[in-house]
Amino acid sequence: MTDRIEKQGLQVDIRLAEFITREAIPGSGVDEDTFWAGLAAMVRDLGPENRALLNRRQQIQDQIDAWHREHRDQPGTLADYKTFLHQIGYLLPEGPDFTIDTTGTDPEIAHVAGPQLVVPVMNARYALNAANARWGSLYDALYGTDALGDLPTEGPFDPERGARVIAWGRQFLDEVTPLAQGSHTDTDSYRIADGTLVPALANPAQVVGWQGPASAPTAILLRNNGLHLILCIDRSHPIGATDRVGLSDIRLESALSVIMDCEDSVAAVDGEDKALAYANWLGLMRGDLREAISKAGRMVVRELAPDLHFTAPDGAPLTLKGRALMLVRNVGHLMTTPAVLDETGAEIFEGMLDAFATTLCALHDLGKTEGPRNSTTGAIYVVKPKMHGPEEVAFADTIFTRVETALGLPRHTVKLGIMDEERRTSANLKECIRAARHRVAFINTGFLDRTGDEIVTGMEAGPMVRKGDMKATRWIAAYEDRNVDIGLACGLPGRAQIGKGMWAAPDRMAEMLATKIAHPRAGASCAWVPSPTAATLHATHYHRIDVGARQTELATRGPRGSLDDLLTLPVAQGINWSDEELHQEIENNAQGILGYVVRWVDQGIGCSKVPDIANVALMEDRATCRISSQALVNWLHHGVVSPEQVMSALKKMAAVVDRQNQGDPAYRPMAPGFDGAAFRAACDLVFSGRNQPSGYTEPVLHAHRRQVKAERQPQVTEA
Ligand SMILES: CC(=O)SCCNC(=O)CCNC(=O)[C@H](O)C(C)(C)COP(=O)(O)OP(=O)(O)OC[C@H]1O[C@@H](n2cnc3c(N)ncnc32)[C@H](O)[C@@H]1OP(=O)(O)O
Ligand SMILES: O=CC(=O)O
Ligand SMILES: [Mg+2]
Repeated sequence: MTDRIEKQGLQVDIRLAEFITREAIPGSGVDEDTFWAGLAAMVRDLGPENRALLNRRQQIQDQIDAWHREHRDQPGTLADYKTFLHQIGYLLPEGPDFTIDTTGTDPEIAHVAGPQLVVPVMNARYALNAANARWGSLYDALYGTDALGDLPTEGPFDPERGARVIAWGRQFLDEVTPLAQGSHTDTDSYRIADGTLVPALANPAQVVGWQGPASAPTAILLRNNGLHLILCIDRSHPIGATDRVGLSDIRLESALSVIMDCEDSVAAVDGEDKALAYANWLGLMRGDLREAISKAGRMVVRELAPDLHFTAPDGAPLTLKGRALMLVRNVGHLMTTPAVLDETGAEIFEGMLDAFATTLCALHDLGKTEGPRNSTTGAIYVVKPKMHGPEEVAFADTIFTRVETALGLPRHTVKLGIMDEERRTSANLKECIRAARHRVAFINTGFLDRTGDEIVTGMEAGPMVRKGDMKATRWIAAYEDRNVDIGLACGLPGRAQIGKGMWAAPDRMAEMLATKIAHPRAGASCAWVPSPTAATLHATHYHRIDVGARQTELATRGPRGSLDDLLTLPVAQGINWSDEELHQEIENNAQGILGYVVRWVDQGIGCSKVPDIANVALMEDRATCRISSQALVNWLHHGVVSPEQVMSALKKMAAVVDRQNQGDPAYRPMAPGFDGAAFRAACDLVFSGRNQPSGYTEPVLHAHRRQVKAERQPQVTEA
C-alpha cells in the first residue's frame, strides 16, 4: 500500500507530495494549493477527453483491422484504401497553407543546426554529463572510439594512434575553417593580431574570440555554420607539448540541445520514480544538480558546467553557454500513474502530471536573476511523444494552455516538440503542426516508434518484412522526405527544428561518421544521438553541411515523398524466407526484447545497450522493444512462425542474455526456471502483444515492474 496525502481532492503518493512541497514549490513563484488545484481541475475537466481520444485510437484501429480482413483474399487498391481511411477519419482534409508563429525560441532551436542528445533523466550522472555535452573533445572522441576504423588497445597512450587523431583534426580544420594560404598542418604558431588570427583564415569572420594574451592565446574560438569550435593551445599538456603549435585539443560545440527524457528511456512506474525524475529535472533547471560518482577509481562530484568566457575581436567580453539547451520529454497520452489518484481513487493520466510537474520545475530557470540560464528567451521546451493525429496534438496544446493559466505563465511559454512517430501523425502532419502552430518547437522524425506503429496499424494486412529490411521500404523514405518538406512549407526554419532520429548503435562511431551526415544533408536542423561522444562526432557533419542553405535549396524544389508511398504498408511480398532466416529473425527479436526487459523489470533501467544476434551492441528502449515484440506478434498472427518456435527462441536467448549479464551482481538470471517477472513480461509482450494498445510496451512493463517493486519493498500502511 502506498502512503498517500490528500491535495485538493487528489490522493498523492507521499514521496511525490513531499518533493513538490519541499523542493519544487519553494522559489517557483507558485503556491502549493494553486499547483494541486490546477492539476485536480485538469484531471476533472480533461480526463474524459483523454479517455475519448484513446478510445478513438482503438476504434480506428478496429476499423482498419476489419478492412484488411475483408480485403485479404481480394486486396483493395491503394485508392480504395485511401478512400476508406478518409471515411473513418484517419486521413483528414488538409486546410489552407499557413506558417507557424511560434515566438521566443532560443537560437539552438531557431537558428543553429547541430546534434540533439537524449538521456534518461532518472540517471543523474548521465543527465549531468548530457547537459555538459555542449562541448566535447574531438581528440577524445576520435581516439577513444572506432571512429578512425579501429578501437584503441588497452594500456598507455599510443603515439601512432594519437598522430592519426591529430592528422584527422588538422584535415577537418582545413576543410571547415581553412587558412587563407596553406594548411593548418604546416602552421608554426597561432596568435591574435589586430583582432584576428595569424595566420589568417580564408574567412576572417570565423574568428570570434580567444582566451589568454593575444600574442600567446590559450584558446581560439572559431565559428562555422553557426557552430563554435575551440583550438586549445597548451604546451604543458602531453599532447600540446609534442605539437608544433601546442594544439592540445580541438573542442567542438557538440550537443546544442539535450532531451531530458521522462519517457521511453526511463522506468518510472510509481510516485517514487516520478519524484526522482522530477527532482533531477528540477536540479538541472535550478542549476544545482550534483552527483558524487566514482571515475577512474576516484570519487568526484559531477555538476553543471559554467559558461565559457572569451575576448571578442572588438575587445569586448564574449560569453558562451557551457551547457546544452535542455528540453524535457513528457510521456504521451496513454498511461495513467499511481503517483496520483483522483477523487474516485482512479490513477490520473501521467501526461497531465508530467505537464504540471515539469513546467513547475522549469519555472526555476525562468525566474533566475543571475548565473547561467537554460533558456535565454524565457521558454520551456516540452517534447511530446506518441501522439496520433491532429486531435491529439490539439489536446497537448490544450493541456499546456491550462498549465500556463494555472501557473500564471504567459500563453505559449511552453514550446512543444511534436514527435512525428505515429502513422496518423505522419499522414496528417500539416494539420498536426497547425494544431500547435503557436508553440511548436520541433517536428522530429526518423523514429523507431514509427516502425512499431507501422506494423501495428497494418497488422491484419499480412506478414511484415524483416526488421532489418524496414529501412529500405517506401513508406520510410516518404515519411522522412515529407516531414522535412512539410516543415519547410510551414515555415519552421528560424522558429523551430526539423529533426531526425536516433543513432541506435552507440559503439559504431565510424559508421555513424560515414552515414549520419545524411541527416543535415536531408535538411534536418538536428538529429538524435545516444551519447556525448556521438554528439561531438556528429557535430562535424553540421560543419560540413550548411543546413540553412540546404533547407533553402530543398524548399525551392517542391514536395517529394507522396502520401501514397507513405501509406504503402511494408507487407512482405511472396514469402520465401528460409528456416535459417526465420530462426535468425525470431532469435534476434527475442534477444533484444529479453536483454532490454530483464534490466527494466528487475532493475528499473529504462535504456540499455544490448548485443544483437550479430553481437552489435544496440541501444534498446521502449520504442525498439515495441518493434521487436510487434514484429513477432505479426509473424505469429499470420502463422509465419509458431508459438512453440517463439517460446523456444525466448528460452534459448534468455540463457544467452544471462551469460551476457553474468558480471552484474544485481542481475537475476532468467534460465533455467523461466519463471521470473522479466521472462514473464517478455512472454506477455509477445504472446499477449496483439492486445496491447497500439502495440505499446508500457502497460506490460509497468505492471511487472510494479510487482517486482512491491515484492521487494517493505509494506507501508495507508495514511
Ligand atoms: C527511441 C528513443 O526513444 S531514443 C531516446 C531514448 N534513448 C536514449 O535516451 C539513449 C541514451 N543513451 C543511453 O542511455 C546510453 O548511452 C546507453 C544505455 C545506450 C549506453 O549506456 P552505457 O552502456 O552505460 O554506455 P557506455 O558504457 O558506453 O558509456 C558510459 C559513459 O557515457 C556517458 N553516457 C552514455 N550515454 C549518455 C547520454 N545519453 N548522455 C550523457 N552521458 C552519457 C555516461 O555518463 C558514462 O560516462 P561517465 O562514466 O563519465 O559518467
Ligand atoms: O522516441 C524515439 C523513437 O525513436 O521512437
Ligand atoms: Mg518514440
